[in-house]
Amino acid sequence: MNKSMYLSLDFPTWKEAKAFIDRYEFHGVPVKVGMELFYREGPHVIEKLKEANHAIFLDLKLHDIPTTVMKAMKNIAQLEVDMVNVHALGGSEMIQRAKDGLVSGSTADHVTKLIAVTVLTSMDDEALNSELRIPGSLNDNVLHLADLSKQNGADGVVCSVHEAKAIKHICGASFLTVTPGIRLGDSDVNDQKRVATPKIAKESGADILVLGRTITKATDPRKAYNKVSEEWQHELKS
Ligand SMILES: O=C(O)c1cc(=O)[nH]c(=O)n1[C@@H]1O[C@H](COP(=O)(O)O)[C@@H](O)[C@H]1O
Repeated sequence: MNKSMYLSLDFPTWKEAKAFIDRYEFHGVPVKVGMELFYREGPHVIEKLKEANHAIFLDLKLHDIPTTVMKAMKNIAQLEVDMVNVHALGGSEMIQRAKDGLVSGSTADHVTKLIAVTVLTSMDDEALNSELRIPGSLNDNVLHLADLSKQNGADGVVCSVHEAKAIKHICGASFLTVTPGIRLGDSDVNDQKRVATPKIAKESGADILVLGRTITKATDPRKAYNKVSEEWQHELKS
């Protein structure tokens, strides 16, 4: 999978997501569909996006007992999206079973990639240690969860840009690093803690940028998207 940018369609309805795509000419760009849109529209939204030739990352962050996740993934496989995610904190057996579900529910020519969320980019060391009482540095926890995910069949992880290089070092170049929390220098951090610019993302070796409010809440979303793309492409050439 090449380096790419997924536009996060964090909208309450398909009507609003479609209006945004049309208005700012995001036809055919890779998109992420998360809980907000999927829980409202269901698989129908995936069909619509596929008809319009969008590559799709289905961000449902499954986290349940292994059998439940396996059965859910078997159904999700039939949507034939590019990537779907689970929380790595569900553990080794859950990750393995998620992969089993995707493989067994797939057709011969399309297997959806399994991505595991390490530690949410909205969390920092303080939240991990003091609030959740998970010991160790956030960085070590992310690296451990990436390794665990790799060992149990995941194709990549969601992490922040700041952990991407070390993950590649431990898990190998082909193990995907999917990085949300992307911000242009002047954009609002919102509820994110571990953010970075597209330029730093590229330098870190991250494979996939997830672009949310930096684009959707920009005064001119198309201009913001082009700016991210330029920084990302520019760095790609170097
Ligand atoms: O799995 C994700 O996509 C995800 C994981 C994570 O750790 N942090 C994170 O922000 N995300 C998603 O990435 C998007 C980030 O959006 P912005 O903060 O608006 O750029 C949201 O749709 C989040 O649900």
